[in-house]
Amino acid sequence: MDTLVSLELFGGVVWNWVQESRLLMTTCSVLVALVSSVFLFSRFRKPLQLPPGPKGLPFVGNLLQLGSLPHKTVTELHKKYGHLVYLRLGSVQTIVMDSPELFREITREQDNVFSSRPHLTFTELVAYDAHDFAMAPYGPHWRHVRKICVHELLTNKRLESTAGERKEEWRCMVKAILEAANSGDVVDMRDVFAGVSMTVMCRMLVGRRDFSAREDKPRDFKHLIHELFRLMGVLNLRDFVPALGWLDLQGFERDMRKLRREFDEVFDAVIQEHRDLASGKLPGGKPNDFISVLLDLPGENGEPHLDEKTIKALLQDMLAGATDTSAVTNEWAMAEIIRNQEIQRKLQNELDSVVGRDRNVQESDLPNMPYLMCITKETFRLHPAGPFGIPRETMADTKLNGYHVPKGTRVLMNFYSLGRNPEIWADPLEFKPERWERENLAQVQDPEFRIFPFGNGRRQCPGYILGSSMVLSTLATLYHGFNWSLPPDVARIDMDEAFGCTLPMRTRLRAVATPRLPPYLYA
Ligand code: HEM
Repeated sequence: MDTLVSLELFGGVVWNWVQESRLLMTTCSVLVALVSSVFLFSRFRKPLQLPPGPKGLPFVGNLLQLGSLPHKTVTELHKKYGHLVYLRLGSVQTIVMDSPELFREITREQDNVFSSRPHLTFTELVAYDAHDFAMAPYGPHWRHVRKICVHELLTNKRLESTAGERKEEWRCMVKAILEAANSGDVVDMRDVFAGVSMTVMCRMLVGRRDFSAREDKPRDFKHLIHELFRLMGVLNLRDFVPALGWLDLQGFERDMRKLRREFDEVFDAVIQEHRDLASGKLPGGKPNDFISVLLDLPGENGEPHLDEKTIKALLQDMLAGATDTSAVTNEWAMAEIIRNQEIQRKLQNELDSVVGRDRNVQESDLPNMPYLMCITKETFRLHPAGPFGIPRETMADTKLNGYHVPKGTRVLMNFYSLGRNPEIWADPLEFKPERWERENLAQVQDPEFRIFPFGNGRRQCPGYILGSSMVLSTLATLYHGFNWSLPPDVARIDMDEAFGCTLPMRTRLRAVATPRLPPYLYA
């Protein structure tokens, strides 16, 4: 009996084992079949095709091929690979484009995919860790603070109410130039343009001409802005080869930290001062400027609406957005006009017929000056303020021109190459304001996307009305008030660019001014 039971038990065990083995075998076979089909599928499936571009080196990709003037290198690449070029910059997949159709596609049809910004070391260390909105990724924070700036600083109503302040600044500029002219001095135009754009913005933001006027040691704020643009435009190794980032071989991170400390000192002082003015601790009453508006926004449960980091980040955005961009544009415009005295003559004829010679230029004259608008559009075409704008990043996988563009791809719009594209422009390298004469001159933006000075779509420049007015008014004031020529020691203007986030002239423009209005208009 015992033997029978044992045999039965043994038989059961063997049976179970056979059953389990079968299950195991079946599972194994299914797994093997699955793995091999995935393998075969990936082996023979057509890979998703990325846009064309040059082959890169291991590890660094195409980074070293960009050279010291990347806008020129990439413009050459467009000639070889077409309007959409793929680059691998270290570990960063990047696409660059230079055609109106592609600009339209990414800022109109696919704006929802192409509207974020990459996270750069600059964003973290200088731009207050994306508490601003120019460098912030697409999302609720960006939407919220952009709305505040547009509604509180950049509305038509606010711009109209501050027109008088801007007019005063243009008068100050004219006075300083007249002094130089009277003493036979050559005028450094870069200083003039940087100075006037800075004082105009300071008055709108902090209610006076200089950020640090009340500090014991007033600092050179123009230098901070200049440094900001330099560091925004550098190719920082950590952004492309993160494994080497900690070494800070180029010293950029050290400079970024220093710059942030300097901005902090200035901004902290000016915010504290505004608090003291509002509370009566300092005499003078509460100013009616952008900082006061930001400090006054009502928050919840007695908390401030915006924290200090965000307020500082927004001040930095507004300053950076407005100053270098308009100053660089004005310097190029003037260089082109000085090279061609016929353009100067036509512009001054227009000024004389619209403004006359018995009063000064006003912002309200600008819509009546089509030739001035032609000059400005032509400057944006040939000398865009920034060669690649502000980089964008894709928020999802997508297709462009039939090519695969993965999520997280860096997107550069090559404004420089767009403006020199011979498929669009006759004599692309010649500065000819007349080419715009038959176009719609009501605004600087081009509805056909052939120039793209302020971007487009959700991330379009929010300061384009103010920015256009700063460029047009400065040029109108300078050419209404003076004739301009080259200094005797300058035979020709160096028209080469220095690469950066903006694209300034490599050599500062210097010029000689000769007054052309009755003396009382310079008072
Ligand atoms: C001639 C003057 C100016 C030029 C050429 C210019 C150009 C640009 C360009 C090309 C962009 C990138 C747009 C894009 O990604 O599609 C931009 C963005 C921006 N600009 Fe301007 N700009 C000028 C004046 C101003 C002014 C006056 C302000 C503010 C007072 C300003 C503030 C900004 C800000 C905050 C952004 C980032 C917008 C965002 O990411 O949502 N800009 N600008």
